[in-house]
Amino acid sequence: MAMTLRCDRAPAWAQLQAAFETAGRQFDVRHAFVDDAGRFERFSQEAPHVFADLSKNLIDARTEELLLALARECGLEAHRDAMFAGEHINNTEDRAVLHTLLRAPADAAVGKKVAGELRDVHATLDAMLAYAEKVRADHTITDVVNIGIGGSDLGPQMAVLALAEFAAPGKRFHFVSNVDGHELAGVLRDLAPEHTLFLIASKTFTTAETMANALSARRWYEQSGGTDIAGHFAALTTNVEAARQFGIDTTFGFWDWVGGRYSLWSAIGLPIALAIGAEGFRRLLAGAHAMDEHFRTAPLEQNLPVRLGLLDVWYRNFHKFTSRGIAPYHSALKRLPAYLQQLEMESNGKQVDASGAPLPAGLGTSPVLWGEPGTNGQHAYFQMLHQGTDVIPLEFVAVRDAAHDLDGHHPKLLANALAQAQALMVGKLDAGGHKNFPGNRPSTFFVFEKLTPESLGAFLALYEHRVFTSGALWGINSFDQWGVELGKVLAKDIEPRLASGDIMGLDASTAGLLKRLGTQA
Ligand SMILES: O=P(O)(O)OC[C@H]1O[C@](O)(CO)[C@@H](O)[C@@H]1O
Repeated sequence: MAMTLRCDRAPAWAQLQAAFETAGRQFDVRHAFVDDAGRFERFSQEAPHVFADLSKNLIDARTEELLLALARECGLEAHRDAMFAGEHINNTEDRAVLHTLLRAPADAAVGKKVAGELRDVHATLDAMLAYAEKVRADHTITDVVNIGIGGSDLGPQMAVLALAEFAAPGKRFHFVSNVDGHELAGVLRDLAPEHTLFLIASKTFTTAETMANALSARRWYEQSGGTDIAGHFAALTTNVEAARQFGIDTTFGFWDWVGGRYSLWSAIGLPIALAIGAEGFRRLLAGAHAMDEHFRTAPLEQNLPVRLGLLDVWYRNFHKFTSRGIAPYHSALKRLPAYLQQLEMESNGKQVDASGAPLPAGLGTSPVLWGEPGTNGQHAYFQMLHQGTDVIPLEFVAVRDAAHDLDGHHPKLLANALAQAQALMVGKLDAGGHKNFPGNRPSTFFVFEKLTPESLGAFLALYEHRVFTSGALWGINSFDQWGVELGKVLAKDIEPRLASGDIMGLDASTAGLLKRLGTQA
């Protein structure tokens, strides 16, 4: 199996370090634009359904050349090809990583090793989409409740909201993820069992939050007079047997080679298909597939996910930036930052390499990803982005054509996006003291012509491959998530103590808090 050479061991790493010391640290993007009339063209990139302007970033042609050399030395291309070929690059779980197969056309020329999987993908997709159309035509179902968490919630939730313009009227979508009963109770309050379809979405069908919510939903359904579990519950899972034991016969399966945070393209995407229909869902897949092909075949110099992933390495490991903001200038993309947060931070928030050896001090991995739609962020935290002491690269996502006809709004929105990126870069140094802006603050600007299933699909695949690229250079396994386990185990231990008051063996802080929160308090 092709694993990468950790990037700090590759020859180009030392050259990048030297380049950072001589030019990188002091780099001023304003001067770079003066020196290079072709900078915008050089640092912008057309990719399927997405245009990206990288020219306001703290990078020059020499640095990008070295980063590309680094990628080649580390074996990025072989690692990418190993993923597409179905090799077990998720080595700690001994699994292939084949979410790209979920969006490959039925007649795609995939390797022999995964041809059988591609047939299964399309058989399941066809069945799921047929079911989606049946439910869409059933006007007695007015409410769809997706019960799932993490990747079984964030993707469908984000995409249903993003593509609301493409949804047929007549159905409301609810997403319940938190074990906090306020969330489920708040949704159930307005529902009638005969008009509700529950989707229990869980790759493993063991996740504590989802199981607690699913049990409560079933109890509510029965107590409210519902008698047709088969007609009102469906499961989206790799664990069909557990769903059966729960009493659900309508199941749409997927496979262990689909990571939770990469699963919206699988049966987990059923809420999306219910909202935008079979054709809309296929358009989403087609957009992602177009980006997959770009990632798989474009030369690294013109490969947008690769260029972004390399910039991420440059920022994280040389500039030592610890965070990145994302500002979608489209309110339908409200949940995009939360979705990307799981994608990037669960994938690349690692401190050991793929062999389990600790990464050396200074080789930082995933930054903190966060964000809110513009223009709201401008009136909240942008102050810190413009004048704070830390430099935080920001990513703008703007859509040329609005999906509404309210006069004057869209130009105002786009003008704000452009102005903020401009202000971050150019700054203002002549006003004195509190009114000065240092400028030279980096940003990337993404443009879609329109927010469509294709452009959303392409953008999400772009991000997946960008995360793949930085993870591959760091030599980590981007496809496991052991870091979520310890808290789950400890919660199981603590739960009964809340009732019993038993603090034996607990640290003093946890014991003190348990006394306050427990029913014995
Ligand atoms: O779909 P499942 O198995 O319920 O898991 C939900 C989420 O929980 C995690 O395993 C983290 O605990 C995520 O990776 C996953 O998306």
